Amino acid sequence: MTDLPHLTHVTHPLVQHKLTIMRDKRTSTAVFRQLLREISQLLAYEVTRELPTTTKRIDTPMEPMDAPTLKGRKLALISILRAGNGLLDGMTELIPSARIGFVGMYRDEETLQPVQYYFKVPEHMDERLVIAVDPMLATGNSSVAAIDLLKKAGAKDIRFLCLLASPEGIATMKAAHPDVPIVTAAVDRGLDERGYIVPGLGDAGDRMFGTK
Ligand SMILES: O=P(O)(O)OC[C@H]1O[C@H](OP(=O)(O)OP(=O)(O)O)[C@H](O)[C@@H]1O
Ligand SMILES: O=c1cc[nH]c(=O)[nH]1
Ligand SMILES: [Mg+2]
Repeated sequence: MTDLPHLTHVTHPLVQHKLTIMRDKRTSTAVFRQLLREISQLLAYEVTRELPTTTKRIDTPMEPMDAPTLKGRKLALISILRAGNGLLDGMTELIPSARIGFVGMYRDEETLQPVQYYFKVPEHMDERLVIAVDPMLATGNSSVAAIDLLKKAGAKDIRFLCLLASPEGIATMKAAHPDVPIVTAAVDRGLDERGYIVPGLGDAGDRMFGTK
C-alpha cells in the first residue's frame, strides 16, 4: 500500500504559475488545454512518488550493474470523463506503459449527484497501483462514486489526482475513502451555491473542450 499522506498539496512554482493562467477567464481553450497537459506531467511526478522499485541486472557499456526498475504490474490510470482526459493525456506521455481505464460520469447540475454512463478498466486491478484523475474535486460526490466503482472492480491501492480541490470535497473523500491519498495543485476557499469551486477556474470540461 501507499505511503503518501492523505492530502498532498503540490506547491511547486511552475505548477502554481501555470494554474494561475488556467484560472484566468481570458485564457483561451487552446492555452488552457496545453497548460493542463504540462501541469499533469508535473503532478504525475508527485503522485507516483514512492512507487515500489526492484533492481534488474543490465550491462552498461562499462560493466554489469543491478539497476533500479519499477516493480510489479503496470500501473492503471483511470480518467473520470470527460474532464479527466485533460490530465490523462500528459500523464500517458510520461508513463507510456500505463494501462488506461475510463469512468464516464457527469454531475447532475440540480442534485449535484453523479450520473454514471460508462465503465471500462484494465484487468487485474487488485494487483496494480490505480491513479484516478479528474481536475476538479468539488462536492466530492463524483470522485467518491468513481472510487466506489474502482474498488468494486478489485482496486486496493488507489490514489486520486486533481488540479483543484475544495475543503468540502477533501472531507467527503476522507470520510468515504480514507485509504485514498489525494494529490492536488490547490485547495480553494470553498463551493458556491451551485457547487462550483471558488475562486476556482469555472467548468473544467467546458473550458478544455470549448463547449460553452
Ligand atoms: O466533486 P463534484 O461536485 O462531483 O464535481 C466534480 C465533477 O464535476 C466535473 O465534471 P462534470 O460533471 O462537469 O462532467 P464533465 O467532465 O463531462 O464536464 C468534474 O470534472 C468532476 O468530475
Ligand atoms: O468548479 C467546478 C465544479 C465542478 N466541476 C467543474 O468543472 N468545476
Ligand atoms: Mg463539466
